Amino acid sequence: MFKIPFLDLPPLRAAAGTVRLPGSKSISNRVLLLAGLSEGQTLVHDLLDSDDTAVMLASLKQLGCVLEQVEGGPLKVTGIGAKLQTNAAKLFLGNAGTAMRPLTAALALLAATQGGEFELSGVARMHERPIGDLVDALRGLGCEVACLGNEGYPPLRLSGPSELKLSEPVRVRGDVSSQFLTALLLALPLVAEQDIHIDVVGELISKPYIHITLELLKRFGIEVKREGWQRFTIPAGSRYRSPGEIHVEGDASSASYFVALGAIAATGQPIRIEGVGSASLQGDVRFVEAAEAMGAVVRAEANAVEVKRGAWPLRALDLDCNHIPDAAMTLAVMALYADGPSTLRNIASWRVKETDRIVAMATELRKLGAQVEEGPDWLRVHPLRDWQPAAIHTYDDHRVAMCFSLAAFNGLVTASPVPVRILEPQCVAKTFPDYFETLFEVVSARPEDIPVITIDGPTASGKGTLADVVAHELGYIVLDSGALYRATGLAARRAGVELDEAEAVAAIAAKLDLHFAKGRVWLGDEDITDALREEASGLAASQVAAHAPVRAALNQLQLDFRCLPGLVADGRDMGSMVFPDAPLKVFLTASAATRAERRHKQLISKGIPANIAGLREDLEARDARDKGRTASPLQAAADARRLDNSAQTIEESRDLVLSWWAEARPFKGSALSH
Ligand SMILES: O=C(O)C1=C[C@@H](OP(=O)(O)O)[C@@H](O)[C@H](O)C1
Ligand SMILES: C=C(OP(=O)(O)O)C(=O)O
Repeated sequence: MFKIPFLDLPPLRAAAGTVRLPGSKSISNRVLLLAGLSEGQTLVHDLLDSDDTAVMLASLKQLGCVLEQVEGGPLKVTGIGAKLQTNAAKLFLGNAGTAMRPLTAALALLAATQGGEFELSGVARMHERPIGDLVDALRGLGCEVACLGNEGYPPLRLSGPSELKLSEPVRVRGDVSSQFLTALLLALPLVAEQDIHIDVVGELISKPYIHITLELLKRFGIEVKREGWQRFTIPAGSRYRSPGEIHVEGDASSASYFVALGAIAATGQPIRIEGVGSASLQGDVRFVEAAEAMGAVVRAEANAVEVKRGAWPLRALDLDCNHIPDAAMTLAVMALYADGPSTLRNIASWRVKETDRIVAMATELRKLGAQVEEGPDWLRVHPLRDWQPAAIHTYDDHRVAMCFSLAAFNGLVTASPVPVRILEPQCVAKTFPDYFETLFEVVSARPEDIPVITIDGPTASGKGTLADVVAHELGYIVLDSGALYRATGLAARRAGVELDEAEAVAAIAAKLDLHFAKGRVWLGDEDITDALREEASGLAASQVAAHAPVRAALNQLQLDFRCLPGLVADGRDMGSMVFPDAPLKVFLTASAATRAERRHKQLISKGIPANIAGLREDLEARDARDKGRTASPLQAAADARRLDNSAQTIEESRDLVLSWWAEARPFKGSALSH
């Protein structure tokens, strides 16, 4: 996950490849609650691991469910068998509607019948999301529900015992959120001594989510009778019966970003999305129909879909989106690539989700330059040709972050492509923590559009540390080019090749089987990270780096590190030779005395004896050799910014480089400006 203040997406050009979706949020949280209320064990396969499921899991644990993660396998949930194990708990439910609403209903009924006091709260936004219709229904049933802040909103206190009135139908409004009806359907089997009727008041929205609820209840042994979308009956004697084992489908709402990606940018091979398909329980699979209407070519299998670009530009769309409220946000960004204005209708529920999504989408689309009109329950987006670089505020809404990543394909419709900045990208953790990593696996950009920051300088100037911290802040990849030379020296010595035999060493460099993973460096199967840090490796690197054929052999390897979302390359000639087009080049220096001191500290801390005067002599000799060599001598690129960090902390150097980077980017104003 990118836990950084902002993530810049360079202009993207194409998409192809396979995506394996994370588990469905809606199914995961329903299954967890049903398994938690059942007697005995349920093995849950492919559960979503995200913020929304984490709060459900933590709550179930507090309520006495036993949760055991089978290593690399399913989660084993031992339920409470509809019997309270504790009669008091304070549960924190973040911003998960699928946890807050169903747990409210379940605990209100359990408190009423078995006694207890439960407090349910969430993040600030959760306390602005309505729950009044569910509270009214529960109070109508005889439950004691107190709104601890504003009436009709969490936090809530549920207490009991109290007498339930189950002979009359339970009435619940369905026009603000379907989750209130879902909550009652999931919880009322707890008290179904007699048939319980639920009557929906007003037009029910988001109906496909009720289908998910009914299907999952069925798998837990409860057959609800449905008359249209108006009346639901839970038969007398209903009891939760664990199916023993259950598989969670991939998330169909999460699939929408990749379906869109296929429609926009898969011009060769399709995007293959695994985990949902035509056999899915989730209503959001019908997003593919909207994408097809816009021109996508879709091939659906039971549990996968493949999507390619068809019509281009996309065809404008006018659609009632009530059945796909979450995935419909994706259409709003696709509309930028259409041949006319697109209108999304019947989306009033957007106003009470993670943020007011109608306002959020309109505001952020306008930042890109788009013309947008909005009404109480609709949004119209016009196609965009004159794109502006924009920092997209994400309002702690995972879907805003995910759908705006699609704006990075603007280079397909304009000759002046712009990067897109996604502020606070970690908000995707609500349902898809690795969204951006997954995206980067299936999209590509032109190398020259992928930003590179080069940090060159003499030995022990702190290049590596500075490169690491700068890359960390930006979510970029690091190229430690020195490691390539060190590894070449090491590999040459192991192969018995003399380090002054330029051509023989170059042949080794060309075949170097080197890879970097999780901060370690591997040569073939061997972890050589520590060996590379030895003084001898540094000296060998300096020797082999003097050979022009070695440098040529390593050049392509270095260029290959220019990967999404960007690169920080440290070395001696990163700015001057390898990445001459880097938009920011830093030449880092420190006095010989400071560098000798740092190297001395480093060695001593590793328990390696060292002498400052000797180290300084070595350093100066190495500087002379690096500067004096004919192949890429150590020198600052003409357009490099010089940074002497002798008297600076690493944080000061990092902040200075980041401020230079901000100047080099097209996003004006502060990083967090909205
Ligand atoms: O029941 C569910 O799993 C959901 C129902 C929908 O909410 P509304 O019924 O409030 O539209 C949807 O937006 C939400 O992400 C998940
Ligand atoms: C509306 C959403 O979430 P919640 O389950 O919190 O309602 C969503 O995921 O888009």
